[in-house]
Amino acid sequence: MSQTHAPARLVVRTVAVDETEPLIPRTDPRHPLVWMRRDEGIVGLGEVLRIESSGHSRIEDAASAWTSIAAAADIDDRVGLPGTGLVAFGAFAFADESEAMSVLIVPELVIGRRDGRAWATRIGFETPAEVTIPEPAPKRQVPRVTFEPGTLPPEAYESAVAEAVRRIDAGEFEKAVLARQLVGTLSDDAGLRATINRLAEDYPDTWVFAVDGLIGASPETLVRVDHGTVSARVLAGTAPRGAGEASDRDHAATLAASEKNLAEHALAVASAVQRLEPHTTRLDTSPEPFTLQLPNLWHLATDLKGTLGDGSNSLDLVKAVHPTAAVAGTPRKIALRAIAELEGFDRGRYAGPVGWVDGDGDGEWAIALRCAQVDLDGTVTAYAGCGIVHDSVPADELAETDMKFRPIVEAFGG
Ligand SMILES: C=C(O[C@@H]1C=C(C(=O)O)C=C[C@H]1O)C(=O)O
Repeated sequence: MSQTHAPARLVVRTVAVDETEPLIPRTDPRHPLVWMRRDEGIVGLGEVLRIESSGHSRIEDAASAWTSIAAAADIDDRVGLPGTGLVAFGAFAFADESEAMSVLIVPELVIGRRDGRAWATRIGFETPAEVTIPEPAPKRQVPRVTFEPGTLPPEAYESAVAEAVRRIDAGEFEKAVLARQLVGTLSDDAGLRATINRLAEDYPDTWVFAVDGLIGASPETLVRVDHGTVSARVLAGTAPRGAGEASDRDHAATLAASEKNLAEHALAVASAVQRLEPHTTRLDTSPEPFTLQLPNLWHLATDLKGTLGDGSNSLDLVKAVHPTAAVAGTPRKIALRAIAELEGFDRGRYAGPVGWVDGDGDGEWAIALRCAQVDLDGTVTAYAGCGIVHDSVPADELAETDMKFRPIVEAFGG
């Protein structure tokens, strides 16, 4: 693990301001830091501190570095809402073996809005000067990125799904999530703001995020911690939207009654409950999976809500639950081995935790889905995957990845 600065004492000042709307057009077009849902959230500008970690202990290492930085910080927070005070944006690699760095980034300026209130937070090594909130940039067209299949092209993806089904039928494991990539190039002059804006406009009910080039709109809450309470939303089981109202309702009803999807969903819920329960004094799950409507598809969803009993912070819980069966499989270890073997590429931060943590350890983390990693050389790698169980049909799973690619591909003009 490395840090660009010694963990000196950060000085943090949050003040209420009149207005921060619109947030996304005020971010840095090349290095945007964004966490938004339904027009609320935070964006970060500049970078005061970066904590990098990798390997098996990447989440604990980041958590312990963060705890010492937060403990030493001088924080004056006049607003006191989730996302005020000291904040780091974070993105973690999916796999222990990944080449991708995991990061926590502390911006120089955070601006946000929530519950009708707006604020600005200055973070530095000295008492900060007055805050100046950048003006919103004029709206631009989304860039035009042409995507091509990556390492696992469509036919190879179908073969990988068929092989996973064979292994499931041979009793090796119950479920594994297999993903594929699309790769494109972003031109030099194109920034990322229009893409993020498009995601936020088209998918307002998802977590729209941008952290260190990882851009996306995830419907799946990995874990949220707020003053001793914990919540999560487990998704697994997917169906297309119908063309008309009646057919759309039919698709949702079929999904809610589908044994294949219910079985896949139950595995994901069981893994989340099993991992969170030891940290809670109480943990409730919504009684039946409900159908969650998104513009591109239907998901089966279960919400979890609980009370923390052991003082865990959001990063401790991220560590406890990642990777869930919604993005890895069951049993976890065997599924992870099958994924590495059958996908044959590094997932990077796709399907990893993405979100933010504050000075008390509270925070909001999603699973990085419906996303792409934009590298400094302009390479854009998008990812989408599906849970494979014993009755999965390769062509259907391939079609499902196309539905899941839609948000990010369209946001890049593809
Ligand atoms: C793996 C992805 O999505 C996950 C897999 C799902 C499924 O197989 O039904 C549903 C939601 C997500 O938990 C993805 O979007 O890439």
